[in-house]
Amino acid sequence: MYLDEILVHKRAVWHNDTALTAGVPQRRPVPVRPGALREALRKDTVTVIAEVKPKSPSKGALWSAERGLALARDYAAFGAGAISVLADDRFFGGSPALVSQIATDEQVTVPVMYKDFLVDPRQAELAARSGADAVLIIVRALDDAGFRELFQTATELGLDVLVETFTEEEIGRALEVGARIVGINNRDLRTFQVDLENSVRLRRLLPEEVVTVSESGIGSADDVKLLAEAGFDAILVGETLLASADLAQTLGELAGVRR
Ligand SMILES: O=P(O)(O)OC[C@@H](O)[C@@H](O)c1c[nH]c2ccccc12
Repeated sequence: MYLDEILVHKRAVWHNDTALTAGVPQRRPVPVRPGALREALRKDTVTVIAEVKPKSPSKGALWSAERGLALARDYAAFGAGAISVLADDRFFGGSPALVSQIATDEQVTVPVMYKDFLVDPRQAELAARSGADAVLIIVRALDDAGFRELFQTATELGLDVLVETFTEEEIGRALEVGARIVGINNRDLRTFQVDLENSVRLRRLLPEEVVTVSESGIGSADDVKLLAEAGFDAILVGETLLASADLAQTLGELAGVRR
């Protein structure tokens, strides 16, 4: 139960006020851009949200955090429509400071998403201070009241919210709070099993006005074509890019698929 373990840790950190906030300015240094992520995902090709993920519980080390900014610059230069940066340090090797560094960089002009396991509204405030344009909220990590509160806080701060779901029931909860960007994860965060069919199957539960993102386990242009046919606006890709020997080529292939 990896997710449960992560959540126990997150709740303890925020309960004890020991969150890692070094390197994040007290005040947001760049203007908010509400709607920036949503807009970046509605194009005539499937938009790639490229992820800076220094490590993962399933794969171990993937990329050094010190070179995270250089990677983000390459992502932006090679056709990513947005960038997701891990703010979690313990399990994924990122940090709020890493998000801040990337979100405030002048060469990174695409929207940046603060990716963490949100269990406390102060995390949304930290995301806003970091300069990010958007945050991820994982439905499965929260009860209804907590989800609603976090979604509202983030929205009031001017952040776009990518609401991550995994099941039909979670899609219902996402629509109930008024999510306008919904992700469907192909990876079960409890077992780390990946199945793209999860996205294909659940996509039709989402109405046309919702922007849709298929997340995790996407490895080839054929995968992207399958997801384009299922109706996805965007994909969230980490490992395939992090392992690529030719990032320009790999990103070019994934980002060139018409919807
Ligand atoms: O590296 P992948 O398989 O391309 O997946 C990226 C992204 O979807 C995955 O890292 C992710 C999806 N939801 C998350 C929640 C927390 C941490 C990580 C994730």
